[in-house]
Amino acid sequence: MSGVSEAQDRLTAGVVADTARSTAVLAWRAAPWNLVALAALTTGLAAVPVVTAWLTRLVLDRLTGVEGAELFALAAGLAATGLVAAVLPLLRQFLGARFDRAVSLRAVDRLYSAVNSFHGLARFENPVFQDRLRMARGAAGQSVGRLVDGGLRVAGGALTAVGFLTALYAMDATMTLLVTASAVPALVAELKLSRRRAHTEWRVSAAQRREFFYQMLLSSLDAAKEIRLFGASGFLKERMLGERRIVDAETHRTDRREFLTQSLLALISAFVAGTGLVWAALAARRGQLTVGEVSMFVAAVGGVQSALSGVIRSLADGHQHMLMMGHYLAVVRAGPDLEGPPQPLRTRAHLPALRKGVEFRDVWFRYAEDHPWILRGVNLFLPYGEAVALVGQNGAGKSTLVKLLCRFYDPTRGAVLWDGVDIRQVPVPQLRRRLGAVFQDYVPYDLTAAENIAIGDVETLTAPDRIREAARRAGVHDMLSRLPRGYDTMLSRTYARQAQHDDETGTTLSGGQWQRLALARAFVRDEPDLLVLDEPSSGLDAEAEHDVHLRLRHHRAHRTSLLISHRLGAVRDADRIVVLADGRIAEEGTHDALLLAGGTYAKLFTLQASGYQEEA
Ligand SMILES: Nc1ncnc2c1ncn2[C@@H]1O[C@H](COP(=O)(O)OP(=O)(O)OP(=O)(O)O)[C@@H](O)[C@H]1O
Repeated sequence: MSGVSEAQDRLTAGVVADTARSTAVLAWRAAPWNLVALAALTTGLAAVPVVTAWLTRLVLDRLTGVEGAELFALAAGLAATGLVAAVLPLLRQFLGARFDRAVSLRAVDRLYSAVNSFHGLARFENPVFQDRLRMARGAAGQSVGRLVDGGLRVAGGALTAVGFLTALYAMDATMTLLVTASAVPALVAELKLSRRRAHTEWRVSAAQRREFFYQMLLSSLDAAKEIRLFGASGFLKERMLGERRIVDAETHRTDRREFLTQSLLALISAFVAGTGLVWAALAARRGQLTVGEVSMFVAAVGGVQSALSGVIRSLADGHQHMLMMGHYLAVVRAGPDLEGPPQPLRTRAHLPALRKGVEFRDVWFRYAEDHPWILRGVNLFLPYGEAVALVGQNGAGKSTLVKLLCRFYDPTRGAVLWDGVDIRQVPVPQLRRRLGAVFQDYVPYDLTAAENIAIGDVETLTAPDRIREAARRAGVHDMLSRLPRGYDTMLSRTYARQAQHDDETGTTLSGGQWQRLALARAFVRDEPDLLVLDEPSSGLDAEAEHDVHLRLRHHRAHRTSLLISHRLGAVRDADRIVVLADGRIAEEGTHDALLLAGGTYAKLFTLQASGYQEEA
């Protein structure tokens, strides 16, 4: 979990500089010309209020006693500034939205490239990482754009404020100081508030994630049957609302503090503006200020305050988005989650085809340091060209062994060797190219039937013959051909293809049919060196199971394979049967040899066989 779980809730100067630099680079790469245009527009917009106030002052002071032509030129200039002021914000909004889309697309691309580069499962099982990922998704969606926009607004606001303050200073230095000083507490308070907002986000994220989980459960098709039948919907809804109440209470506390602080700040601002107005009116009466200067003064006080409060808001907003970006950067910079090959072996870009076999050498494994050992010194050899079956009680660690073989995790101790080479020394995608697998918890994708099979090897998306061949081997071709749109039928009742008409919302398959589809997904791969089958027939009826095992036997013949099954009748033909118990290999041999030995396998087999006989 390197680089993923460290605290991300403090912004030091170094963190701010690093985040700002990374965001600027991302924005520049995503939309350079758009960025330049936005910067130019922001500068123009910053100048507009100062120019307007200045021209208004000149027009008012020249209403009498100057040439009509000069007054006309000034008034026309003022009108033109009004036109610019009307159009520029709209143009900025339009370009800003385009810019946001471009940077967000790039940020999302980078984020999911990083996520896709995590080869193992441990990070996905870690709740802290899940929360961080959710924040990172939010950051990619809006924080990058908002940070750039905020940065430009800060620069623009500062420009406006400096322009007005210069004009104000020319009239009265004390007022200039007072107006500037009134902005300092607001700045500090807003920054504190934004930090608190970001903390709140982070603190409630676990509850939000749980709320989301209950929401999904309550509306998911998969869970709808059980929840309705067991009458569990009220219970789940209460749980969901409970999580929502936790989030609401926390958010309310932050909102209340925000309300109190901001009300106080608004009062301070209004007080400063009011005092200034009274002073200007009295000074004009004494003849110290002209009408034009009073108007300039009023505009400057209002202009500085609104520019500085804009700057403060942008800084505060930026502070929050910086913290969000911290999560984004933590994910995209997290680096590999599995140990990589040592430097000299990095050149081993291609894992050679299996020739001798795969060996588990004294493999120990537990899912985390505070979890119990699942495997305790497993020594197992899967010889090339042989079919090995792995059996054992629920929770014995069979699927765990398979997960180590596929490198979803690395052994805590010991090694898995591919023709004698530690699989940690090989790039993970190379290893996985050589594996074919059907998992116990295979995924029914809301895609078309053809796509559901092609997921096994996405290159076959454009090779329908290979998809059909795989379906034939899995015994599902006839059924798929009979679907309303054949292989192009959406296998989903929830998501319809947009190209399809509303009345063709797709169809869904039975559990056993899905299982055959999962089998076809494994078969679509070109000749995997090692076929891993974790309970490939558990959802099938007896006849279908028999049929699937015949097909598997045919497919596995002369190939290296590892089959996990609780149906001992299905594994009896394996070249070798291995019994896993208490995290170790307890027995190993052919079906006949194990029966003769009279151990665990013999006991289990006899038990299952007698069950069938009684049924018969
Ligand atoms: N991701 C995980 N995190 C923590 N513990 C896990 C995880 N996956 C499995 N376990 C634990 O590891 C043990 C072995 O699980 P595994 O799925 O490997 O057993 P199995 O032999 O395949 O069982 P079954 O026959 O029921 O499929 C179980 O006690 C399980 O609770």
